[in-house]
Amino acid sequence: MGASRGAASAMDANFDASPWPKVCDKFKHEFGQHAYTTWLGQLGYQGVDSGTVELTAPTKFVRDWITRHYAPRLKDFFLAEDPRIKGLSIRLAARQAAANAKPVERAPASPIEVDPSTGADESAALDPKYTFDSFVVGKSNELAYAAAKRIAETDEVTFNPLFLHGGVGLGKTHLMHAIAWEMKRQKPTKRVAYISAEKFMFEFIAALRFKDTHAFKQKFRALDLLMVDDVQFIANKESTQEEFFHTFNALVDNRCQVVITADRSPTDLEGIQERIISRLGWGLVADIHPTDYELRLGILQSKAEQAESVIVPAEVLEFLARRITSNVRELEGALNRVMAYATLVGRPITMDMTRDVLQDLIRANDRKLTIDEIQRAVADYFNLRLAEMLSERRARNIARPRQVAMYLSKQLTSRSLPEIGRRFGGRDHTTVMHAVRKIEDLRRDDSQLDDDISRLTRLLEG
Ligand SMILES: Nc1ncnc2c1ncn2[C@@H]1O[C@H](COP(=O)(O)OP(=O)(O)OP(=O)(O)O)[C@@H](O)[C@H]1O
Repeated sequence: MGASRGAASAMDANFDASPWPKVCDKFKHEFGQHAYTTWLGQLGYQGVDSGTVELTAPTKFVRDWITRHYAPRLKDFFLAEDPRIKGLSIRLAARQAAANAKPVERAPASPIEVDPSTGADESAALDPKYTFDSFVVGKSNELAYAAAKRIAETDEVTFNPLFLHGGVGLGKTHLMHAIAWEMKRQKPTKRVAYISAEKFMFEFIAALRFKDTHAFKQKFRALDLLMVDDVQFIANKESTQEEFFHTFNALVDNRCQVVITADRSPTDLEGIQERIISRLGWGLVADIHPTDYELRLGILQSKAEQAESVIVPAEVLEFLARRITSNVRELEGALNRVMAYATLVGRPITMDMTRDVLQDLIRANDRKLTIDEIQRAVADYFNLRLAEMLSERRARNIARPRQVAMYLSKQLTSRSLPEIGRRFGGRDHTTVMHAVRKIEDLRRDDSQLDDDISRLTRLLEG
């Protein structure tokens, strides 16, 4: 067999009639066109040297995947073409090997390429309000926050990708923008891109239409940090997923950081190819949990402090933190609505005004709490049996908790007075009204009772 390594032309003459097209056909036949395009189609056939088939892969990931999943079958296919084949060698294509050898030297980038698709003034895509400073940290988001900060502050790639997931409006986009702002401040030469998965798809479709996929690929693959928001959007979008996958691999192989967000964990993503899901879970997966009362209050306090023109009383902030539990976006929206209203009518913010302005929101957030839950919580709190509390007995130690439970049912649910009366052993609505007024009055003078009610409210609303 031919001796010298190196150029394909110097390789074994017996292999001049390349087995490659036939091997590719066999691969397609056995694994399908899709697997071919994703994997084998990425390889370059260089020839055969001393019985070893020489192939090149565009990225380390493609190389490792093929080695792990397809190498034995590939060897069989080659052997069927020529029994003298001894083995396969897949190395990185020259450009990629050089990239892996040392960090890529790039011309200093414009400060930030926040959204590669917008071209010019990309900073416009970033919300200046979304910084690390304005992000309030609590138990539910501390891991996500710490991971995001680390990416912005260090040059090492310790986990790749960072996958942030959590329900709507819990701060995923905020953290991504914060990373971008911090990078812009600390490392202005880095190329950073933030893009929604939706925009990634539209860009890709446009590139296909205008036959400009090369430029598209270049744009995304020359980055130091790529952040893709709401990746669940590309579910069932096969060719976008294909392109996303290759972009992702090229960046990770180049030791460039990737940050992804989604509304659920990688394993819960539906309509996303298995190989992408598996890849997304390789780095750090950080879950942003729903907020608790303290975090909600902290966020409201911080937002209220930023508002210069209006003063928001502490009791209003506490009320909102207790009552608007769905997500931070809604919480912020509620505060903004009250502040805007107060500014418009030129009156200071009060509890009554807040309740009035936010009626619909409060009702929507109320849905979860039932009168039954309130009754049980109150009975427990005052060490009573539920049956006792709902009974006809008028002893103070029973009647007062009953009134408290009625009061809380009125405050924390959207049930009407007659409805509440019915649920309290068929009492009349005037009894409920009396209870509500009584407790309102007592709260003003009896600090112990006021405390009990605050504690109960927090218990009930989490
Ligand atoms: N911990 C926090 N501190 C301060 N503001 C927060 C926090 N969490 C969320 N917010 C605010 O809540 C709003 C919604 O957050 P964001 O848009 O980042 O949510 P998201 O998780 O990306 O939601 P979606 O899944 O809908 O895109 C933003 O205005 C953001 O500033």
